Amino acid sequence: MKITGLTTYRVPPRWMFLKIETDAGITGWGEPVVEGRARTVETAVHELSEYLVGRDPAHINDLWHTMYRGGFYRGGPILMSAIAGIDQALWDIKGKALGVPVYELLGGLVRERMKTYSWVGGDRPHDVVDGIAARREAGFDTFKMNGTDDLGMIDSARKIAETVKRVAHIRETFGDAIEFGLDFHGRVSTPMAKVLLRELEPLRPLFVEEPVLPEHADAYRRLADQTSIPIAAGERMFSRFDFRRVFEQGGLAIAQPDLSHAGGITECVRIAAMAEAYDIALAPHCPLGPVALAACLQVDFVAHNAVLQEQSMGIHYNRGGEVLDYVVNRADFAIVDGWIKPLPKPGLGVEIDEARVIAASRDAPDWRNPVWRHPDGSIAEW
Ligand SMILES: O=C(O)C(=O)C[C@@H](O)[C@H](O)CO
Ligand SMILES: [Mg+2]
Repeated sequence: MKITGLTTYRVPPRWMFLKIETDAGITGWGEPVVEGRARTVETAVHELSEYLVGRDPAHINDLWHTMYRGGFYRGGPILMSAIAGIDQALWDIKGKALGVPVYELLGGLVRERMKTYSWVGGDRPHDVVDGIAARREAGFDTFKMNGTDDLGMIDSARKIAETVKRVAHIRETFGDAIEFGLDFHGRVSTPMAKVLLRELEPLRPLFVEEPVLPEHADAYRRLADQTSIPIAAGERMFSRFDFRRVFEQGGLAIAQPDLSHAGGITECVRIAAMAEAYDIALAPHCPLGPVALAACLQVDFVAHNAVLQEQSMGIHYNRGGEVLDYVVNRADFAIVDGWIKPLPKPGLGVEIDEARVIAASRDAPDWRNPVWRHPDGSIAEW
């Protein structure tokens, strides 16, 4: 079998799908995208296609190393997201050619179902209690929200109190009937993270995500030494080499690689195994579309340390498009009481509605995250 072509489709809300075609008529789908930089990743995918067209798609490992090592420069969000989406599509082709889901090619199931969580609130966390109540109606009992609004490097007791009060209200309302992670989203400096973790400790969040910017990952160890709240991160780490540095310095309790940013299934399976060796749980990051989610689930069902899966149904970013808008097999993605079953179909297990994708790509968005500024006019972390 030979790869004959790669086609990219940028679609609402902010995703990109990749179709890899072969001379055997088997097509594989991937989701290479960095949110807000879809066009950049699109260019990278088509540059990398020079290594792929004419090659046998079954040679995933050699193609992965050729894409990663062949161009001298490596790593980072753009190249690793391009490789990720291509890798997903290659695994999709291999599974379809052999008539089995990818998890069978990776040694088979380690669990019968996977726990998922639902986002509530928005960029600036608000109405989180109403959001939780609404999503509990859908059967979820585990949630994630932004932990803070924008925050200064050294901010006021009042701003800290706002966060603590919001989280306390959640616990007062729902008690221990629910769990929730707080995503600090890199908005919080190390000094403020120390203050917030101390104040939030009694409210027992399930985890705090990106407590500081990934550039300050060396602080995770110090922060973990002062709190029992599990620290989670990984959406802005792009290879096993990025994760190794963080694993070795300590402090991380939950690794959150993104299957569309960290080199795809081939790389994230390696990251999962590395994490397990450090007694670190796996909770793949996935605020994206159905192909990314399917790729996450293929890893979740073969990784012993997978504990929680993000999915973007109802997330505040999904304006103009939802996770299941582009799939034919919606029922396979059924989430019952927060749990999802393995995707049984060959390959990634997602059947893409190509006509819908093509139609949606004609009005391709150019989503950008907002640029926030502090009251003094300086740039604030979004
Ligand atoms: O889902 C998460 O945990 C996020 O932090 C969302 C963030 O990754 C946005 O997708 C960036 O545009
Ligand atoms: Mg996050």
